[in-house]
Amino acid sequence: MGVVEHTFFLQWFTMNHDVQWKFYDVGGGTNQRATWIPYFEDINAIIFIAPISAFDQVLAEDPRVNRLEDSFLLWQAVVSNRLFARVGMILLLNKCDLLQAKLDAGVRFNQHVLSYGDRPNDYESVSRYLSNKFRASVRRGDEGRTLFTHLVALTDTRRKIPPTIIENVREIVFRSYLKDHIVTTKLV
Ligand SMILES: Nc1nc2c(ncn2[C@@H]2O[C@H](COP(=O)(O)OP(=O)(O)OP(=O)(O)O)[C@@H](O)[C@H]2O)c(=O)[nH]1
Repeated sequence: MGVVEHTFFLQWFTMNHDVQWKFYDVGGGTNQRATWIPYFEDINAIIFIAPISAFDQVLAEDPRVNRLEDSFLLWQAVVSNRLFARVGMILLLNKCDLLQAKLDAGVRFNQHVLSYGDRPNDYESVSRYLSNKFRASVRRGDEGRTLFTHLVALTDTRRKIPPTIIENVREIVFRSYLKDHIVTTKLV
């Protein structure tokens, strides 16, 4: 609920001093989304967290809407928004532990996601399918954009949260810095 701001001081590549990083954690609920706009100005990266175990659940605020479908449509809206044309994306496909548990317990993914068809109902196949589906939205819109994707279980302390997420943000900021500051000289 609401927006929470986090400030960190992290090293910037080989510099000897730390730089300030600001993260804004915006609430994902449908009634929260209108509050995001002021936080979208001048951002470098978006970390988008999609709960992929929610394929058989509906939104608390609207029981007619499937939760995974809602996340997917929101992701499509974010990646196709021209405001974010130069913003790097880190996509965290979260709650993999719960996805695996549901599939292992025999919940059929294709009964909720019809486009999945006759593919196997196991974690590897379902997570690969979802990863490709989410990534394909970006490819159609903007081939030059930086996109990192991770399958994660953010609250499961037995699984490691990829330390690469911070590295991904650093790389996105660095690439956008290079784009802004490198002048290409054309020889005539
Ligand atoms: N098992 C499991 N539970 C998770 C995972 N990630 C989040 N949760 C749980 O899911 C619930 C919702 O987590 P939040 O972090 O509040 O979700 P949120 O996306 O920030 O919620 P909004 O701010 O409303 O979008 C909490 O009970 C978390 O502990 C995960 O990877 N695995």
